[in-house]
Amino acid sequence: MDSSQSHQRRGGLVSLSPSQTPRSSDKAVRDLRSGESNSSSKHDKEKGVNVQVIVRCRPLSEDELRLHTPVVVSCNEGKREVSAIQNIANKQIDRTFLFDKVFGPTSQQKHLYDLAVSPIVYEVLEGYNCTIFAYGQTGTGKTYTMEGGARKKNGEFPSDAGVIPRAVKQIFDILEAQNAEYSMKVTFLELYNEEITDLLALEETSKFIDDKSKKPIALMEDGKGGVLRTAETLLNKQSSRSHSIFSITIHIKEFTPEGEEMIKCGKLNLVDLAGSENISRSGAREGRAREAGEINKSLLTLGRVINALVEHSGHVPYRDSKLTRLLRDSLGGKTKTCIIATISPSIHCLEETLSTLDYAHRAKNIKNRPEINQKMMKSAMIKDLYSEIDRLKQEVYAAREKNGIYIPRDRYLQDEAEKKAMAEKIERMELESESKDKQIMELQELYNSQLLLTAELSEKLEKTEKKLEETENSLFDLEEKHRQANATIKEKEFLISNLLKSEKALVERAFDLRAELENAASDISNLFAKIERKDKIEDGNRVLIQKFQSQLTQQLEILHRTVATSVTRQEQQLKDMEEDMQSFVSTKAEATQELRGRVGKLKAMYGSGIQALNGMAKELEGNSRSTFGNLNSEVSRHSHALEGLFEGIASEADALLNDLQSSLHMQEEKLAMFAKQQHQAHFRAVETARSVSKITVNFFKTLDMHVSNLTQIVEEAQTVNDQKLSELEKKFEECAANEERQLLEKVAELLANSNVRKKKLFEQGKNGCTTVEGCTRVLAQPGKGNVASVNSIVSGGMEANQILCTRFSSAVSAALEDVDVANNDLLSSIDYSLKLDHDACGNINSLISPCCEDLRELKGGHYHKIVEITDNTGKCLQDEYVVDEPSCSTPRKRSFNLPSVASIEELRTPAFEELLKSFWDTKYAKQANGDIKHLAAAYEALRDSRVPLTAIN
Ligand SMILES: Nc1ncnc2c1ncn2[C@@H]1O[C@H](COP(=O)(O)OP(=O)(O)OP(=O)(O)O)[C@@H](O)[C@H]1O
Repeated sequence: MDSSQSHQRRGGLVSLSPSQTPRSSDKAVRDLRSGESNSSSKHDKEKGVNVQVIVRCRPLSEDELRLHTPVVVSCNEGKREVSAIQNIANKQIDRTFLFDKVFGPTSQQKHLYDLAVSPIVYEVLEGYNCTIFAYGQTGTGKTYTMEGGARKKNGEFPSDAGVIPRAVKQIFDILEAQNAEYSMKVTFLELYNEEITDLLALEETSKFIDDKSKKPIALMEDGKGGVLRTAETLLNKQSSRSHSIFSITIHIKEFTPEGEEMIKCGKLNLVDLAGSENISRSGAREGRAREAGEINKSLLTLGRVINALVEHSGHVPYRDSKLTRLLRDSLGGKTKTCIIATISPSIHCLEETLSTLDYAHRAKNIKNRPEINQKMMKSAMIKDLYSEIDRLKQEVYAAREKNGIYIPRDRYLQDEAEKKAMAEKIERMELESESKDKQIMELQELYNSQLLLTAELSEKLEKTEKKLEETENSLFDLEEKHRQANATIKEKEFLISNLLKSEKALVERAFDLRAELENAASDISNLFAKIERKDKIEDGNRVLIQKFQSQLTQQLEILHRTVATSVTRQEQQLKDMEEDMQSFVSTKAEATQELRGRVGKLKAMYGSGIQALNGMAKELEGNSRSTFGNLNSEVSRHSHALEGLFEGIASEADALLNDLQSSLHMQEEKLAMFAKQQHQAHFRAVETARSVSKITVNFFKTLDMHVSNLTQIVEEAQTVNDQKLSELEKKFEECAANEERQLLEKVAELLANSNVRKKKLFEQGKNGCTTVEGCTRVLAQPGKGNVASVNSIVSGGMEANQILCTRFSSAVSAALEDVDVANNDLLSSIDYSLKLDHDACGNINSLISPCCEDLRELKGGHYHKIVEITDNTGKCLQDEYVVDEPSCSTPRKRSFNLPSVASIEELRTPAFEELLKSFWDTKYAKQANGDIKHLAAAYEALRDSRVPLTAIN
């Protein structure tokens, strides 16, 4: 039915060496592909190769551009992706498809050819059968892709030439370049309404086949002397509804290594399918049911075949359409297949575009098992050809000679009908046989796979046996291990039992702990309750503190009042003390006056004693004068020495008396001075006490808190006073003792001197009598008669002297007795004075002690000032207090500093009270339990504004 045009290289079959087997111009690529195909052909055969699917999107046509038709398709050649933008219910949905290759609107024919078709041509030349389908909606560029846009001009190859001319050219180029011996057969069929038309057939022949007029096929020479046969493309009005199949079959002569000629065969089918939209709608209108149906038949069958192949269903309906019958081998057979799906970017074609993309994407899953065509021995081929020629010759001969069989037309028609029925039957049977063959093949494959499986199984069995052996060994080992493990298990069981015991114990412990925990929890809850209570107590404490604060204020006020009262009492007491001191001083002055009187008396007494002595001495003088006058009258001439002697005695007695008098005078002065000193000392003591009282008063006036200072000062004053008094007492005693001693010594000395002098005088008097005797003797010498009278005078004198001496001694002893009495009086008066002093001291003590008591009472309850630091001016810089808390059984001491606080009044400022209040409210105060030290620090911070209160907290 189809005619074919074949070409053999001029010069007939030329022998080629093996090295001259066809080589491509692009050797590397071809070698690679060849290598790939050699190594992978077996693999391809076994596992199958997917149909390669390429998508090509055409650019917008001029009309579409003019109408600004929106583009809804985008191509990413690098990622091999095509995305179609769809708007469903105002929602934009992108659908992206992945393919083996993607060519966008700007892709050129050459680019597509080089990348997608050229490798296939190489494979055809390797001996594969390859098919390229162009599938897509009408007007998307199937024909443009397969055939191209323009004609060849002046032998030049146009840039928009399609796949067919480029493939033919490439094949010729390669074979010519290789100087190969080959033959090429080309067929170009059109399938329209399930009827095949040979587009290359001569008009007469085609007339026989079909009524349609066909244009003659022109034979054109290519540039290298080969014949490129091209047909006028019969792009009729039905082109969109017809399928065209351009087939190139190439036979290439090769040599085996043994030098035997072999024929290698490859076939390339280039199929331009009808518009895919025809599947659904194209021909179904306007009474063109058959056309549409037939077109649909081929396309639908193609779709079903693809589905069957993709889904691996048992029956593939190749025979349901002529297209699928013709291209059967290209779909799921031994052929390498490529589908070029063409699409339009226009929004108007979106539905068809998506359908095409779905279809093409589905076709990607078709698997072929490409096989290189068996190379035929040249002799066998020649034989086949000869037998073909013979058959054809016989047919020609029978036709020429008309020696065939002639039968009536009806019979012929009947035979034809039978023949047709037979043919259909045969076809059915063929189909059945084909399916059977396929089943057999499948069974064979199953058998083969079973064989393989068996081999694998036996191999596995062998391995398993080996493994079994190993397993037995390992089992033995395992048994051993098992035994050991049993022992270990027993040990572990023992351990476990122990563990269980301990666990039990632990559980018990846990229970205990739990109970404890529960207790603890209850404790905690109790604690929480306590904390709550504590909070309440703290609140109460806060209230108490506030109360305490107010009480403190009251206490301070009371203290202030107490101090004020104490001060007045002190003042009163000091006044009393002063009065007492004054009375003491006056008493002392009286005592001193009395002492003075006594001393005066003593003086008078001494004076009278001395006068008595003087009188006695005068009497003695008179006596002596009378005696010695008598004696002088007697011994007038000899009495000058005696007279002088008496004068000397008188002068000495005068001097002695004068000495005694001056000594008494001095003693009197000293006593007066002593009394004065004592008075001054007492006055000073009074002054000191007064100043102390003044200081105390001032102190109490200025600083209530410094009462203790007064105590100290008073104590100091007391000590000083005591010391001074004791010193005074001591001094007084010493002075008195000294004076007394000196006085006594002086008196004793005077008396002794007086006695000595008297004795001396007496002795001298006696000696004078001797002298008188001597004088008498001297006088007697001239007048011996007077000696007796002198002697009598002298003895008279001596007797008188004796009397005088006796009288003098009695006077002296009387004087000494008087002195003793006076001394005793003096001592008693001194004792009295001392007693008065003691009484005065006692009075002072009695006056001071209540004051001290008051002070102690004052200080005992609350504050002890323990340190006071003052500056040069006496200003208080820092005080430290110790606070007794009378409420505590053991008084707790707290110390705090109140820098530069002059008085409690100064401390009790509103700011300080505010601070105090806020301080009590702070957390820190709770922690510090109201430590006044921190209070003071807080006060200091507040005052200096250096540290914020929170920092102290
Ligand atoms: N890639 C392309 N580049 C430039 N123009 C193109 C391209 N593809 C198609 N065209 C143009 O689009 C028009 C329609 O193309 P074509 O006839 O090849 O479509 P078709 O799919 O074969 O249609 P039908 O199914 O009706 O035969 C032509 O004018 C063609 O030149």
